[in-house]
Amino acid sequence: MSKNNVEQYKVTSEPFYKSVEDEVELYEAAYKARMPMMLKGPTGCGKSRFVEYMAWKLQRPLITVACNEDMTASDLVGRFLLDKDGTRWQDGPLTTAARIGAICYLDEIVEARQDTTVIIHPLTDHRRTLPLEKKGELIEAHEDFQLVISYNPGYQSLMKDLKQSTKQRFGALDFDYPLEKDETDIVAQETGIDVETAGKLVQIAHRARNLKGHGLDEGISTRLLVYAGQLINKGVEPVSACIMTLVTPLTDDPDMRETLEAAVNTFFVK
Ligand SMILES: Nc1ncnc2c1ncn2[C@@H]1O[C@H](COP(=O)(O)OP(=O)(O)OP(=O)(O)O)[C@@H](O)[C@H]1O
Repeated sequence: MSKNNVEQYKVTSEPFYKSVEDEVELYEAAYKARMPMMLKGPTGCGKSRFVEYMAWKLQRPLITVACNEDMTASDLVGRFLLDKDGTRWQDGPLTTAARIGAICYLDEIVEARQDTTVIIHPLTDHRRTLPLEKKGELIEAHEDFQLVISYNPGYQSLMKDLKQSTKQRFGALDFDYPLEKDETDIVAQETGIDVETAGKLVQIAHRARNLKGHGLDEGISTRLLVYAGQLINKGVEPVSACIMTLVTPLTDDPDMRETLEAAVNTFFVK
């Protein structure tokens, strides 16, 4: 594997990550044991940013795969391609990660079909191997390889959940939206708006998060607060910025929109 191939997956500059508890130390210990990790928490609460930060801190390349229901095992492992010289094998992202000793982050693994999910099993126990069945090759994972998956417990139904035999191959860390002060600092830092305005955005999010399960499937994520802050920083009038990022993406229900708009109007006036 060429050096360049490894270099292209390195996180070159320190990502901004504000730790909320002792997750950095716990993850470091898990990495030392090469323990597969599951990050649980709602969308947009900082899981991907955390993995990027840890990859940077541990100086490991990072390969991220956004999983979806159409994804097949070949999308992860690799496939034969046809070109003018005949057939040629191309490694998938999981295979590349296992070969080069990267951290492989499978985002929203639960979206993938179960026949796709099971291919990670031999990589996540003492075997640390990956069979490339179509190619007839068995890869032994590089000693620095680690598998990380994310999982949003809110979305799961009986039809879509990880099997216990998959879940019980991972250590897990719970993530949630950061505490008010931390989230305010994150929004201010990420967007360049002042702390007072960032604080108002966070207050709006708190009101919306109370509506989860009472008409809203998910609360307003930290990611959406960052979007709102970015627009405000670009000079967009705050009420319009909030409607565009904190209300419209979340729901189509007119009553719920009105409730959210009322929350926005409590903190910002047009
Ligand atoms: N602790 C944190 N430190 C710094 N930034 C954060 C933190 N938590 C959230 N953010 C901000 O929130 C944004 C969304 O976080 P991220 O992309 O990590 O979400 P996620 O939990 O991985 O979501 P998904 O499950 O949808 O992929 C980040 O781009 C970053 O701006």
